[in-house]
Amino acid sequence: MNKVIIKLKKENENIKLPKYMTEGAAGMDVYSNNSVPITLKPLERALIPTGLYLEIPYGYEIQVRPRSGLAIKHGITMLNTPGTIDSDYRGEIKIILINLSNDEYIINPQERIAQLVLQKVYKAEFKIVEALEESKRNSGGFGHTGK
Ligand SMILES: O=c1ccn([C@H]2C[C@H](O)[C@@H](COP(=O)(O)OP(=O)(O)OP(=O)(O)O)O2)c(=O)[nH]1
Repeated sequence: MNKVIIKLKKENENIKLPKYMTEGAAGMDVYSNNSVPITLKPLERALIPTGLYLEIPYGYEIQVRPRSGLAIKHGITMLNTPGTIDSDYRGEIKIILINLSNDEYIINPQERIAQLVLQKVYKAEFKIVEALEESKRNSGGFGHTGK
């Protein structure tokens, strides 16, 4: 197996590194790094800093996904899930959280707010054609087979 090295810079001492990240599997929890608590009112969203910076090798991306516990217990999820961290991005990873509950939620510093998943990126080219090959489904979709 090829060794993949992800360079990591942290401004958040609380970041806990897993031994390794496996492609497609839950890899690493992300912690909030806000200096003061951030209150999210119902339907409010906020960009939460993490103090985490990555240099992902070309040919890979990292997806940011919400945590199910925050979602079921507090209605807190990511607005843009899955977020994409491009391999050429060198800025701080930030998490867009939204409160979909009817109650206020306070995001404290050093809370686990999301998770990172490593993915391979495939390069595909487009080929312009006049017609697409027929299939059993053809244009059927959006529930055309019933409930
Ligand atoms: O949840 C996210 C999503 C993105 N990013 C960072 C990494 C990513 O590489 C960069 C750009 O993300 P995206 O391509 O989703 O943003 P965009 O809205 O298309 O903006 P841009 O024009 O900067 O590409 O922002 C995050 O920190 N968190």
